[in-house]
Amino acid sequence: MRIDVVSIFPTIFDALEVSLLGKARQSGLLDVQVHDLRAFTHDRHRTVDDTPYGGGAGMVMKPEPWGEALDAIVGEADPRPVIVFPSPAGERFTQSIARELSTAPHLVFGCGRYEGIDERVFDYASELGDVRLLSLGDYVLNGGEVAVMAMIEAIGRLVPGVVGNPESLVEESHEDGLLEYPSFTKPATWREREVPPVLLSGNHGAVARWRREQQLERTRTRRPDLLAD
Ligand SMILES: COC(=O)c1ccnc(N)c1
Repeated sequence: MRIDVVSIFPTIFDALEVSLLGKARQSGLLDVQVHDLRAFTHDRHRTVDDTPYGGGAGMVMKPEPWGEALDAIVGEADPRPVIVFPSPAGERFTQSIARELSTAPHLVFGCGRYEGIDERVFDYASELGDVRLLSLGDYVLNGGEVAVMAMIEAIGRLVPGVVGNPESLVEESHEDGLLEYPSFTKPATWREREVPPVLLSGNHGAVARWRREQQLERTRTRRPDLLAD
């Protein structure tokens, strides 16, 4: 999978070199290229923003640098990429969207800053790829970079070969629409707190039933919305 990221703070993505995704990049499973939006400006101050038409506080990201950046990244020969713009005004990013995007051959992420990106950029981008505005939740960040880091990790770890044991991806929160069950490891008693006896019983059927009950109970109490669908 090829991943391109456009940002005015490209060094933030140096963090992707650490852990699993770093190994996946070295092994060629993930080809991640980060681009500085200012490389697509042509004035002395490398300007990427300007005041909003219609007035209002803050600054809006200019369309020209974005147009040139997207043109440079999405070559003619490209398979049509998915172009993701993280936004609090986007559809909710979920595990099922992460799984869907983990099968895309080419993802492009555009990190907005300031009060956002000129709306015409999203329209132009839809000529080059399938545009998705995606939100991590109902809150606002200063920029899209942290959201893109989270999305790349959530998507990248689902790419076959990135996570050593694919079995470990199956019983995770949200994979089956429920929250995951609680986990325990040695010692059996810790600070007078014991591991649930069923987990020490060796009765695999009873363990599976207990875990399912725990998933349902946790989801009922913490995320009843997941059961409403
Ligand atoms: C600038 O981007 C954001 O503020 C943002 C992006 C994705 N999800 C959010 N909840 C916020």
